[in-house]
Amino acid sequence: PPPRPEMKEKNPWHRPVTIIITVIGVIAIVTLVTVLVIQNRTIAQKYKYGIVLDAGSSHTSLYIYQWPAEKDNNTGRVEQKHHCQVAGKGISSYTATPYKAGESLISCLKEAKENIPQKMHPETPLYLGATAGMRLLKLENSSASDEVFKAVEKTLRGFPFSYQGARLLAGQEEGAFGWVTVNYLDDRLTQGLETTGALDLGGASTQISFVSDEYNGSESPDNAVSFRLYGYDYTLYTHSFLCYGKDQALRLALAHQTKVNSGPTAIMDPCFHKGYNETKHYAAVYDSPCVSDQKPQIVSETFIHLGGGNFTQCQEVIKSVFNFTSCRYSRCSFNGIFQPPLQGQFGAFSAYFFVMNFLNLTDTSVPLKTVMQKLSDYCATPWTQIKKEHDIPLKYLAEYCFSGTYILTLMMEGYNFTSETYSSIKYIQKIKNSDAGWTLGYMLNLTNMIPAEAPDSPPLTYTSYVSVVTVMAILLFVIFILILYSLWPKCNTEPKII
Ligand SMILES: Nc1ccn([C@@H]2O[C@H](COP(=O)(O)OP(=O)(O)OP(=O)(O)O)[C@@H](O)[C@H]2O)c(=O)n1
Repeated sequence: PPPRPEMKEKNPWHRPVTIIITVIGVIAIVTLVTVLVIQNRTIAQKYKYGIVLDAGSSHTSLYIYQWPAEKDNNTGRVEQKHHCQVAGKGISSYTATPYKAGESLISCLKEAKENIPQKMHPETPLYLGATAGMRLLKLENSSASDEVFKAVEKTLRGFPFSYQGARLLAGQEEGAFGWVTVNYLDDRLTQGLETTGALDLGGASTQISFVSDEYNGSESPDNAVSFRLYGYDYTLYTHSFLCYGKDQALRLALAHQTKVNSGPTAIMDPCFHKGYNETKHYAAVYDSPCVSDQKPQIVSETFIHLGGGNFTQCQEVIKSVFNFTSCRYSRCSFNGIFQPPLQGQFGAFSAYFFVMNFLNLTDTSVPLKTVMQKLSDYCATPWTQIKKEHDIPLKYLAEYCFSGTYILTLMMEGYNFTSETYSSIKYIQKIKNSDAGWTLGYMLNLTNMIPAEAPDSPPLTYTSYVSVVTVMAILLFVIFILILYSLWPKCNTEPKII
């Protein structure tokens, strides 16, 4: 039989025009999505930087923060990029040679230069904030404190950053900015969530800051700091106790034990381990405005500091450095300072963390009674055994029994935490890789990076935005092809046998 003609009409999808349209469509979608992704990525990768130096009583730390360039003055997360610990003591210890206070900062500032792209140096703000060590120095010798500030200023101005000043922070600022840092890093401020209180223990001062429904600032207004952040109003209670950082508190405790009997030649200190035996100078203990007025008529120049290793007696010594009797407000913490009822969760950082972490006591879900028992056992451990078990400088090692006992006494007797509310405290060092402390809150405030009102944010996240545009582009393309198919003259006719 003669060869049969073709049975079917050629598949319309194989027509060159359809193929070209499909290819163009696919290219268009791929181009659209690529442009969307690349356009946004390149911008997001640029960062801005800020540097804050925390000139504390015991040491100075330099922090570099970074944030996406497009998102400052917005909710963009500022994070810690680098931390440098300045070698040596705090700047307040350089009174005899103030220029050395400036020189001590050089190596960390050089590190900062290496960690921030060179072209960003001139627009990187540089701040230095000094805390309780310099507060004490100012009280003791105001011109010496001016000299130290001049010296550090000279060094800071010698670097290519945008120097914004070196100043003494007030205790309220230190407390309030620590609270801002913790709540900013925990993302509580943008959403107006219940905030976390901040407990900061330094070497020379200690801060407590929290929001209480029962505090509006009318009673003891000096303790109130008001903020409007991301559209939410806060009245924060904050107080900084000068001389109640752990190093000055140790002086208070030693003064309490040595001020009697015109300066004894030896004291048995229950806050140090049995077998501890060090000769110390009276001058070194009383060389601080926190205790100088208690100085006894000293007969001997030195005294022998012996350890008794008794937690309960140590608690008694520490309690004696607080004044619980006078209070002219409705309620007080100690030393006649007003404190509203404690409320919510608390983050305890700086020395709270260092000490409790060393003692393996950071877990606050453990009952307080157990924590105290463990600390009591630690204090009762002989000094020879403690020295064998730990490889850290003896000066620091000797003080952990005192410091742990001080922390628990300050919290329970001073701030009125109870065995029930103890578990609302979390010992923290970092939140999402940034150290807890006042520095981040200070920079956020000075760079106006926390807006008073909630910023207008795009309704979709970046990922949802790319996904929606991609899906829509594909959908439109399919609809277009379907319309094309239905309009094509022969496409919608059944293939016929010719
Ligand atoms: N790894 C560390 C670091 C510090 N410390 C001690 O913790 C205390 C406080 O440290 P910090 O928070 O850095 O306080 P400063 O900023 O120095 O003091 P202040 O804020 O009171 O000026 C000091 O006694 C310090 O010796 C510690 O025990 N272990």
